[in-house]
Amino acid sequence: MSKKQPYRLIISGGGTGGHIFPAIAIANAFRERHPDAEILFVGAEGRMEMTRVPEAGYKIVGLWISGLQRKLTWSNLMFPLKVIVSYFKAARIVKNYRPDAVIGTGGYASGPIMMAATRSNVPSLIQEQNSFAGLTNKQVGGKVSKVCVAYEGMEKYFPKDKIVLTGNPVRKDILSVEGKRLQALSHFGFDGNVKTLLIIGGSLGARTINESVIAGISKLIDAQIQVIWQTGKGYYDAYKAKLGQYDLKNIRVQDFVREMDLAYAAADVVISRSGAIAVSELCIAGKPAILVPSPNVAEDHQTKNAMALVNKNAALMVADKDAQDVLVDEALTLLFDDQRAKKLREQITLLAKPNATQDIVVEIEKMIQA
Ligand SMILES: CC(=O)N[C@H]1[C@@H](OP(=O)(O)OP(=O)(O)OC[C@H]2O[C@@H](n3ccc(=O)[nH]c3=O)[C@H](O)[C@@H]2O)O[C@H](CO)[C@@H](O)[C@@H]1O
Repeated sequence: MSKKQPYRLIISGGGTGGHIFPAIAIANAFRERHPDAEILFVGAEGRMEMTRVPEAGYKIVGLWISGLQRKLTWSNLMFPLKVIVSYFKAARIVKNYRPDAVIGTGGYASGPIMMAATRSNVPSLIQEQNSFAGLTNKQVGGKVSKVCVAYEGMEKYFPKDKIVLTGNPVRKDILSVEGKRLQALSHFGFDGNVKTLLIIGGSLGARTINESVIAGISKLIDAQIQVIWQTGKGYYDAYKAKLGQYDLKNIRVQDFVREMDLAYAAADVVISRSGAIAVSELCIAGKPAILVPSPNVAEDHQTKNAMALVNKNAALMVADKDAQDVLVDEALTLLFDDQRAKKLREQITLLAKPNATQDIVVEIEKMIQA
Protein backbone atom coordinates (compact mmCIF):
# COMPACT_ATOMS: atom_id res chain seq x y z
CA MET A 1 0.00 0.00 0.00
CA SER A 2 1.35 3.38 -0.97
CA LYS A 3 2.06 5.92 1.77
CA LYS A 4 -0.04 9.05 1.46
CA GLN A 5 1.84 12.20 0.47
CA PRO A 6 3.00 14.85 1.29
CA TYR A 7 6.04 13.12 2.71
CA ARG A 8 7.71 14.42 5.83
CA LEU A 9 11.48 14.03 6.23
CA ILE A 10 13.95 14.85 8.95
CA ILE A 11 17.52 15.25 7.71
CA SER A 12 20.50 15.65 9.96
CA GLY A 13 24.13 16.20 9.13
CA GLY A 14 26.61 18.77 10.22
CA GLY A 15 29.78 19.95 11.86
CA THR A 16 31.54 20.50 8.52
CA GLY A 17 30.53 21.07 4.90
CA GLY A 18 31.39 17.45 4.18
CA HIS A 19 28.29 16.42 6.12
CA ILE A 20 26.08 19.47 5.46
CA PHE A 21 26.22 19.74 1.67
CA PRO A 22 25.35 16.08 1.03
CA ALA A 23 22.36 16.59 3.35
CA ILE A 24 21.26 19.67 1.39
CA ALA A 25 21.80 17.86 -1.94
CA ILE A 26 19.52 15.02 -0.77
CA ALA A 27 16.87 17.48 0.46
CA ASN A 28 16.87 19.41 -2.83
CA ALA A 29 16.63 16.27 -4.95
CA PHE A 30 13.83 14.87 -2.78
CA ARG A 31 11.90 18.11 -3.00
CA GLU A 32 12.33 18.18 -6.76
CA ARG A 33 10.52 14.84 -7.03
CA HIS A 34 8.06 15.70 -4.25
CA PRO A 35 7.52 19.48 -4.31
CA ASP A 36 5.04 19.38 -1.43
CA ALA A 37 7.38 17.41 0.88
CA GLU A 38 7.96 18.85 4.36
CA ILE A 39 11.65 18.75 5.34
CA LEU A 40 13.10 19.62 8.73
CA PHE A 41 16.84 19.70 9.42
CA VAL A 42 18.35 18.93 12.80
CA GLY A 43 21.84 20.25 13.53
CA ALA A 44 24.21 21.05 16.39
CA GLU A 45 23.86 24.44 18.04
CA GLY A 46 26.65 26.84 17.08
CA ARG A 47 27.92 24.74 14.15
CA MET A 48 28.15 25.60 10.46
CA GLU A 49 24.84 23.94 9.55
CA MET A 50 22.90 26.49 11.62
CA THR A 51 23.73 29.15 8.97
CA ARG A 52 24.28 27.08 5.79
CA VAL A 53 20.99 25.15 6.00
CA PRO A 54 18.71 28.24 6.31
CA GLU A 55 20.72 29.80 3.44
CA ALA A 56 19.68 26.79 1.37
CA GLY A 57 16.04 27.49 2.25
CA TYR A 58 15.34 24.89 4.97
CA LYS A 59 14.27 25.14 8.58
CA ILE A 60 16.73 23.77 11.12
CA VAL A 61 16.45 22.95 14.83
CA GLY A 62 19.65 22.82 16.90
CA LEU A 63 20.63 20.22 19.50
CA TRP A 64 22.98 20.95 22.41
CA ILE A 65 25.68 18.53 21.30
CA SER A 66 29.37 18.56 20.43
CA GLY A 67 32.18 16.08 19.88
CA LEU A 68 34.79 14.91 22.34
CA GLN A 69 38.08 16.77 22.24
CA ARG A 70 41.44 15.15 22.95
CA LYS A 71 42.20 17.31 25.98
CA LEU A 72 40.30 17.64 29.24
CA THR A 73 37.88 20.52 28.78
CA TRP A 74 34.68 21.76 30.36
CA SER A 75 32.90 20.82 27.15
CA ASN A 76 34.18 17.23 27.48
CA LEU A 77 32.99 16.99 31.07
CA MET A 78 29.56 18.07 29.92
CA PHE A 79 29.52 15.52 27.10
CA PRO A 80 27.45 12.76 28.78
CA LEU A 81 24.87 15.34 29.86
CA LYS A 82 24.75 16.81 26.35
CA VAL A 83 24.14 13.35 24.85
CA ILE A 84 21.24 12.69 27.23
CA VAL A 85 19.65 16.14 26.78
CA SER A 86 20.05 15.93 22.99
CA TYR A 87 18.62 12.44 22.84
CA PHE A 88 15.46 13.51 24.68
CA LYS A 89 15.09 16.59 22.50
CA ALA A 90 15.62 14.45 19.38
CA ALA A 91 13.02 11.94 20.59
CA ARG A 92 10.54 14.80 21.12
CA ILE A 93 11.25 16.18 17.62
CA VAL A 94 10.65 12.76 16.04
CA LYS A 95 7.44 12.24 18.05
CA ASN A 96 5.99 15.67 17.25
CA TYR A 97 7.12 15.96 13.62
CA ARG A 98 6.00 12.41 12.70
CA PRO A 99 8.48 11.96 9.82
CA ASP A 100 8.05 9.26 7.18
CA ALA A 101 11.82 8.81 7.17
CA VAL A 102 14.90 10.17 8.93
CA ILE A 103 18.16 10.67 7.03
CA GLY A 104 21.60 11.17 8.57
CA THR A 105 24.77 12.25 6.81
CA GLY A 106 27.09 12.15 9.83
CA GLY A 107 28.27 14.67 12.40
CA TYR A 108 27.39 15.17 16.04
CA ALA A 109 23.69 15.94 15.72
CA SER A 110 22.86 12.98 13.55
CA GLY A 111 23.69 10.53 16.40
CA PRO A 112 20.79 11.39 18.75
CA ILE A 113 18.30 11.94 15.93
CA MET A 114 19.09 8.59 14.24
CA MET A 115 18.87 6.84 17.61
CA ALA A 116 15.51 8.47 18.26
CA ALA A 117 14.29 7.43 14.79
CA THR A 118 15.33 3.79 15.14
CA ARG A 119 13.81 3.56 18.63
CA SER A 120 10.49 4.82 17.21
CA ASN A 121 10.70 2.41 14.24
CA VAL A 122 10.76 5.26 11.73
CA PRO A 123 12.48 4.19 8.46
CA SER A 124 16.02 5.55 8.59
CA LEU A 125 18.95 5.90 6.22
CA ILE A 126 22.49 7.08 6.71
CA GLN A 127 24.91 8.24 4.04
CA GLU A 128 28.63 7.67 4.60
CA GLN A 129 30.86 9.88 2.43
CA ASN A 130 34.25 8.32 3.19
CA SER A 131 35.96 4.97 2.68
CA PHE A 132 35.89 4.49 6.45
CA ALA A 133 32.90 4.97 8.74
CA GLY A 134 32.63 8.13 10.86
CA LEU A 135 31.98 7.63 14.58
CA THR A 136 28.30 8.57 14.51
CA ASN A 137 27.49 6.49 11.45
CA LYS A 138 29.36 3.51 12.91
CA GLN A 139 27.32 3.71 16.10
CA VAL A 140 23.94 3.80 14.39
CA GLY A 141 24.78 1.72 11.29
CA GLY A 142 23.55 -1.56 12.81
CA LYS A 143 20.15 -0.12 13.68
CA VAL A 144 19.15 1.99 10.68
CA SER A 145 17.21 0.60 7.72
CA LYS A 146 19.74 1.48 4.99
CA VAL A 147 23.31 2.69 4.56
CA CYS A 148 24.25 4.48 1.33
CA VAL A 149 27.99 4.47 0.72
CA ALA A 150 30.47 5.83 -1.81
CA TYR A 151 33.16 3.14 -1.60
CA GLU A 152 33.33 -0.62 -1.93
CA GLY A 153 34.33 -2.74 1.06
CA MET A 154 32.13 -0.96 3.62
CA GLU A 155 30.94 -4.34 5.03
CA LYS A 156 33.77 -3.80 7.52
CA TYR A 157 31.61 -1.21 9.23
CA PHE A 158 27.99 -1.88 8.32
CA PRO A 159 25.69 -4.92 7.89
CA LYS A 160 26.09 -6.11 4.31
CA ASP A 161 22.35 -6.40 3.58
CA LYS A 162 21.79 -2.71 4.44
CA ILE A 163 24.51 -1.29 2.20
CA VAL A 164 23.72 0.38 -1.13
CA LEU A 165 26.65 1.69 -3.21
CA THR A 166 25.38 5.01 -4.58
CA GLY A 167 28.34 7.40 -4.51
CA ASN A 168 28.28 10.75 -2.74
CA PRO A 169 25.46 13.26 -3.18
CA VAL A 170 26.63 16.44 -4.85
CA ARG A 171 24.59 19.65 -5.11
CA LYS A 172 22.77 19.98 -8.41
CA ASP A 173 24.35 23.30 -9.38
CA ILE A 174 27.75 21.56 -9.38
CA LEU A 175 26.41 18.88 -11.75
CA SER A 176 26.17 21.53 -14.44
CA VAL A 177 29.33 23.66 -14.20
CA GLU A 178 30.15 23.08 -17.85
CA GLY A 179 27.90 25.74 -19.34
CA LYS A 180 28.67 28.32 -16.66
CA ARG A 181 32.12 29.64 -17.60
CA LEU A 182 30.96 33.03 -18.88
CA GLN A 183 28.67 33.56 -15.89
CA ALA A 184 31.55 32.55 -13.62
CA LEU A 185 34.04 34.94 -15.21
CA SER A 186 31.60 37.80 -14.87
CA HIS A 187 30.76 36.83 -11.26
CA PHE A 188 34.42 36.99 -10.22
CA GLY A 189 35.26 39.91 -12.53
CA PHE A 190 37.77 37.78 -14.46
CA ASP A 191 39.15 37.82 -18.01
CA GLY A 192 38.45 34.66 -20.07
CA ASN A 193 41.91 34.82 -21.68
CA VAL A 194 43.79 34.61 -18.40
CA LYS A 195 44.43 31.31 -16.56
CA THR A 196 42.51 30.87 -13.32
CA LEU A 197 43.53 28.94 -10.21
CA LEU A 198 40.98 27.98 -7.53
CA ILE A 199 42.37 27.26 -4.05
CA ILE A 200 40.02 25.54 -1.57
CA GLY A 201 40.97 24.29 1.88
CA GLY A 202 37.85 22.22 2.60
CA SER A 203 34.76 23.71 4.15
CA LEU A 204 36.66 25.15 7.13
CA GLY A 205 39.83 26.21 5.29
CA ALA A 206 43.29 24.68 5.68
CA ARG A 207 46.20 26.35 7.43
CA THR A 208 48.87 24.55 5.40
CA ILE A 209 47.29 25.55 2.11
CA ASN A 210 47.00 29.15 3.31
CA GLU A 211 50.65 29.16 4.41
CA SER A 212 51.64 27.72 1.02
CA VAL A 213 49.80 30.53 -0.76
CA ILE A 214 51.56 33.13 1.37
CA ALA A 215 54.92 31.42 0.72
CA GLY A 216 54.28 31.62 -3.03
CA ILE A 217 52.29 34.84 -3.27
CA SER A 218 54.90 36.75 -5.26
CA LYS A 219 55.10 33.91 -7.80
CA LEU A 220 51.31 33.88 -8.16
CA ILE A 221 51.26 37.63 -8.77
CA ASP A 222 54.22 37.54 -11.18
CA ALA A 223 52.58 34.75 -13.19
CA GLN A 224 49.76 37.19 -14.01
CA ILE A 225 47.08 34.61 -13.40
CA GLN A 226 43.68 34.97 -11.72
CA VAL A 227 43.19 33.35 -8.33
CA ILE A 228 40.19 32.53 -6.15
CA TRP A 229 41.56 31.77 -2.70
CA GLN A 230 39.24 30.48 0.02
CA THR A 231 40.96 30.86 3.38
CA GLY A 232 38.29 29.38 5.66
CA LYS A 233 36.27 31.51 8.03
CA GLY A 234 38.59 31.16 11.01
CA TYR A 235 41.68 32.14 9.01
CA TYR A 236 40.34 34.99 6.91
CA ASP A 237 41.31 38.03 9.00
CA ALA A 238 44.85 36.82 9.67
CA TYR A 239 45.63 36.05 6.01
CA LYS A 240 43.92 39.13 4.67
CA ALA A 241 46.18 41.15 6.98
CA LYS A 242 49.28 39.39 5.59
CA LEU A 243 48.30 40.49 2.08
CA GLY A 244 48.25 44.19 2.83
CA GLN A 245 51.40 45.04 0.85
CA TYR A 246 50.55 43.07 -2.31
CA ASP A 247 48.69 44.02 -5.47
CA LEU A 248 45.54 41.90 -5.27
CA LYS A 249 43.94 43.04 -8.52
CA ASN A 250 43.58 39.46 -9.81
CA ILE A 251 43.27 37.63 -6.51
CA ARG A 252 39.86 37.14 -4.91
CA VAL A 253 40.29 36.25 -1.25
CA GLN A 254 37.17 34.85 0.41
CA ASP A 255 36.47 33.30 3.79
CA PHE A 256 33.97 30.88 2.22
CA VAL A 257 32.81 30.44 -1.36
CA ARG A 258 29.03 30.26 -1.57
CA GLU A 259 28.94 29.80 -5.36
CA MET A 260 31.16 26.73 -5.63
CA ASP A 261 29.63 25.90 -9.01
CA LEU A 262 30.90 29.22 -10.40
CA ALA A 263 34.27 28.83 -8.71
CA TYR A 264 34.73 25.40 -10.35
CA ALA A 265 33.44 26.77 -13.66
CA ALA A 266 35.98 29.62 -13.67
CA ALA A 267 38.92 27.41 -12.70
CA ASP A 268 41.51 25.93 -15.06
CA VAL A 269 43.22 24.16 -12.16
CA VAL A 270 42.06 23.52 -8.57
CA ILE A 271 44.16 23.12 -5.44
CA SER A 272 42.03 21.36 -2.82
CA ARG A 273 41.99 19.32 0.37
CA SER A 274 40.75 15.81 -0.42
CA GLY A 275 37.64 15.61 1.73
CA ALA A 276 35.16 13.10 0.29
CA ILE A 277 32.68 15.61 -1.14
CA ALA A 278 35.40 17.88 -2.54
CA VAL A 279 36.76 14.86 -4.42
CA SER A 280 33.31 13.84 -5.68
CA GLU A 281 32.70 17.40 -6.87
CA LEU A 282 36.05 17.63 -8.66
CA CYS A 283 35.22 14.41 -10.54
CA ILE A 284 31.83 15.79 -11.58
CA ALA A 285 33.20 19.22 -12.49
CA GLY A 286 36.03 17.47 -14.38
CA LYS A 287 38.81 19.73 -13.10
CA PRO A 288 42.59 19.16 -13.16
CA ALA A 289 43.38 19.10 -9.46
CA ILE A 290 46.28 19.10 -7.04
CA LEU A 291 45.10 17.45 -3.82
CA VAL A 292 46.69 18.22 -0.46
CA PRO A 293 45.25 15.64 1.99
CA SER A 294 44.66 16.85 5.54
CA PRO A 295 46.91 14.90 7.93
CA ASN A 296 44.51 15.64 10.81
CA VAL A 297 41.69 13.22 9.99
CA ALA A 298 40.82 9.70 11.16
CA GLU A 299 42.74 6.84 9.55
CA ASP A 300 44.44 9.33 7.20
CA HIS A 301 41.38 8.93 4.97
CA GLN A 302 42.04 12.05 2.88
CA THR A 303 45.25 10.45 1.60
CA LYS A 304 43.18 7.38 0.63
CA ASN A 305 40.65 9.65 -1.12
CA ALA A 306 43.46 11.36 -3.00
CA MET A 307 45.29 8.14 -3.88
CA ALA A 308 42.13 6.67 -5.41
CA LEU A 309 42.46 9.44 -8.02
CA VAL A 310 46.26 9.57 -8.25
CA ASN A 311 46.38 5.80 -8.96
CA LYS A 312 44.17 6.38 -11.98
CA ASN A 313 46.22 9.37 -13.23
CA ALA A 314 43.18 11.51 -12.45
CA ALA A 315 44.79 14.03 -10.06
CA LEU A 316 48.12 15.11 -8.61
CA MET A 317 48.91 14.99 -4.92
CA VAL A 318 51.20 17.09 -2.73
CA ALA A 319 51.74 15.92 0.86
CA ASP A 320 50.83 18.43 3.55
CA LYS A 321 54.44 18.51 4.81
CA ASP A 322 55.78 19.46 1.35
CA ALA A 323 53.09 21.95 0.41
CA GLN A 324 54.81 25.15 1.54
CA ASP A 325 57.85 24.31 -0.60
CA VAL A 326 56.26 23.01 -3.78
CA LEU A 327 52.50 23.64 -3.99
CA VAL A 328 52.48 26.97 -5.81
CA ASP A 329 55.21 25.83 -8.26
CA GLU A 330 53.28 22.64 -9.07
CA ALA A 331 50.09 24.61 -9.62
CA LEU A 332 51.75 27.12 -11.93
CA THR A 333 53.42 24.33 -13.93
CA LEU A 334 50.10 22.54 -14.37
CA LEU A 335 48.26 25.75 -15.29
CA PHE A 336 50.56 26.27 -18.24
CA ASP A 337 50.87 22.61 -19.31
CA ASP A 338 47.74 22.20 -21.43
CA GLN A 339 48.49 18.61 -22.42
CA ARG A 340 48.87 17.42 -18.85
CA ALA A 341 45.81 19.34 -17.72
CA LYS A 342 43.76 17.81 -20.53
CA LYS A 343 44.85 14.28 -19.58
CA LEU A 344 43.94 14.87 -15.93
CA ARG A 345 40.57 16.32 -16.95
CA GLU A 346 39.79 13.26 -19.06
CA GLN A 347 40.80 10.82 -16.34
CA ILE A 348 39.00 12.53 -13.43
CA THR A 349 35.78 12.78 -15.43
CA LEU A 350 35.73 8.98 -15.75
CA LEU A 351 35.39 8.69 -11.96
CA ALA A 352 32.29 10.91 -11.62
CA LYS A 353 29.09 9.48 -10.15
CA PRO A 354 26.53 12.10 -11.17
CA ASN A 355 23.48 9.96 -10.33
CA ALA A 356 24.33 9.45 -6.67
CA THR A 357 21.83 11.93 -5.23
CA GLN A 358 18.96 10.61 -7.35
CA ASP A 359 19.84 7.03 -6.42
CA ILE A 360 19.74 7.95 -2.72
CA VAL A 361 16.33 9.61 -3.15
CA VAL A 362 15.03 6.42 -4.79
CA GLU A 363 16.30 4.44 -1.79
CA ILE A 364 14.45 6.82 0.55
CA GLU A 365 11.25 6.41 -1.47
CA LYS A 366 11.53 2.62 -1.44
CA MET A 367 12.09 2.71 2.31
CA ILE A 368 9.01 4.85 2.91
CA GLN A 369 6.84 2.65 0.69
CA ALA A 370 8.09 -0.65 2.17
C1 LIG B 1 39.04 18.25 8.34
C2 LIG B 1 37.90 17.31 8.18
O1 LIG B 1 37.39 16.77 9.12
N1 LIG B 1 37.54 17.05 6.94
C3 LIG B 1 36.46 16.12 6.61
C4 LIG B 1 35.24 16.90 6.20
O2 LIG B 1 35.72 17.73 5.16
P1 LIG B 1 35.00 19.03 4.61
O3 LIG B 1 33.97 19.53 5.54
O4 LIG B 1 36.06 19.94 4.15
O5 LIG B 1 34.18 18.38 3.44
P2 LIG B 1 34.44 17.96 1.94
O6 LIG B 1 35.77 18.29 1.45
O7 LIG B 1 34.00 16.53 1.84
O8 LIG B 1 33.36 18.88 1.23
C5 LIG B 1 33.42 20.27 1.35
C6 LIG B 1 32.11 20.84 0.94
O9 LIG B 1 32.08 22.21 1.28
C7 LIG B 1 31.85 22.98 0.11
N2 LIG B 1 32.55 24.23 0.21
C8 LIG B 1 33.86 24.26 0.59
C9 LIG B 1 34.52 25.45 0.70
C10 LIG B 1 33.83 26.65 0.39
O10 LIG B 1 34.36 27.75 0.45
N3 LIG B 1 32.55 26.57 -0.01
C11 LIG B 1 31.88 25.40 -0.09
O11 LIG B 1 30.69 25.38 -0.44
C12 LIG B 1 32.34 22.12 -1.04
O12 LIG B 1 31.76 22.53 -2.25
C13 LIG B 1 31.91 20.74 -0.56
O13 LIG B 1 30.55 20.54 -0.85
O14 LIG B 1 34.19 16.01 5.77
C14 LIG B 1 34.53 15.12 4.70
C15 LIG B 1 33.32 14.27 4.39
O15 LIG B 1 32.89 13.54 5.50
C16 LIG B 1 35.76 14.29 5.06
O16 LIG B 1 36.14 13.48 3.96
C17 LIG B 1 36.89 15.24 5.45
O17 LIG B 1 38.06 14.51 5.77
